[in-house]
Amino acid sequence: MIELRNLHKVYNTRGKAVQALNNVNIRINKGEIFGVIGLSGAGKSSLIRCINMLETPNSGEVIVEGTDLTKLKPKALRTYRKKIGMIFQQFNLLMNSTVYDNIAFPLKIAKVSKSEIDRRVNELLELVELKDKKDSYPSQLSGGQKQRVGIARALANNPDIILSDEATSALDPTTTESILNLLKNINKELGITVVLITHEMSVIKKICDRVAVMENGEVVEEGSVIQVFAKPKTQVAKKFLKDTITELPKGFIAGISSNEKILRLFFIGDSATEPIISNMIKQFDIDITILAGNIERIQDSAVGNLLIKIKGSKESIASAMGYLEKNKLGIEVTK
Ligand SMILES: Nc1ncnc2c1ncn2[C@@H]1O[C@H](COP(=O)(O)OP(=O)(O)OP(=O)(O)O)[C@@H](O)[C@H]1O
Repeated sequence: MIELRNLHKVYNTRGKAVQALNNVNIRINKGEIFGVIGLSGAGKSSLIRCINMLETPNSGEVIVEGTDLTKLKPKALRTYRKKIGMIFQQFNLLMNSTVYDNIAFPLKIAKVSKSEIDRRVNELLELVELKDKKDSYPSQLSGGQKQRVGIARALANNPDIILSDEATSALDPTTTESILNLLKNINKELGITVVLITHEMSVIKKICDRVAVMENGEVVEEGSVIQVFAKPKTQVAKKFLKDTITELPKGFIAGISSNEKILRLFFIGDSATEPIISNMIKQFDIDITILAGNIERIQDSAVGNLLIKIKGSKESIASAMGYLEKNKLGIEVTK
């Protein structure tokens, strides 16, 4: 488990202080894929780089499997870092070394024997499906292949954790998909915890179990991916979900009369597919107009939101809303 407690990070450049992390608290469970999303400058890189202490926080604790990394001496930290592999947006490969030597590099640093290096590199080449490229140089590879080398290198020392710093941001959608599938496989098959940062909700949606949304150095929202997708609380989360959240045209609300209400309903799981709305109309003396809506499948759940206009007496509307809540639908009254 990774636990970040009261993490603060301030950069001082030319007399100007920038607060990149402001009291960040996050728990990441062993074996999960945890995503951090935020706009540019939100503090994602600073956060992920504090997990392996590439950045030293000004205060707070970085606890990995019970050890506070901020308290370790440099030598102990170097040893500990072997448990944490990292992959990068720009791959960070050694351009003058072959694929084989790039993957072997961390093993050489760790003074692993030549025969063991050979065994491990070949095993990793197989895992990332690059056996036929072992003598190629990075310049001879596609972006996706380079990232596969990056992943193999990150796995070389058998880490417990992989940190992924925008690993798919430089890749096209199809290659992104294959790299995300590879990360998911590594997580499942090898039980490796994956922490990834991204500015793309599609990445979070595809492979993450839980997500933290960052803004101005703070975690403003955190939860299971399905929860956050189904009912985002903050404006910034809603912004990332703009393709899934349907908005009303400007000025629409002004035309609503006193016996009408606009509701946004949030669905998770089976409730998305059950005939709750039609049952509600049958049971209560109300009229419903569906204004907009969206339902999609995230991992194995149906998740959606629906904007409706509900018309009736105050009492009927209240009873209908009670019925919706009883059926586990999230409700937000749109003002
Ligand atoms: N080495 C540094 N020196 C000074 N300021 C920095 C440094 N690194 C980051 N910052 C500042 O800290 C804030 C958070 O940056 P960070 O890179 O962590 O955000 P981010 O969410 O990863 O952004 P992006 O998506 O653009 O990479 C920004 O205001 C940034 O300018």
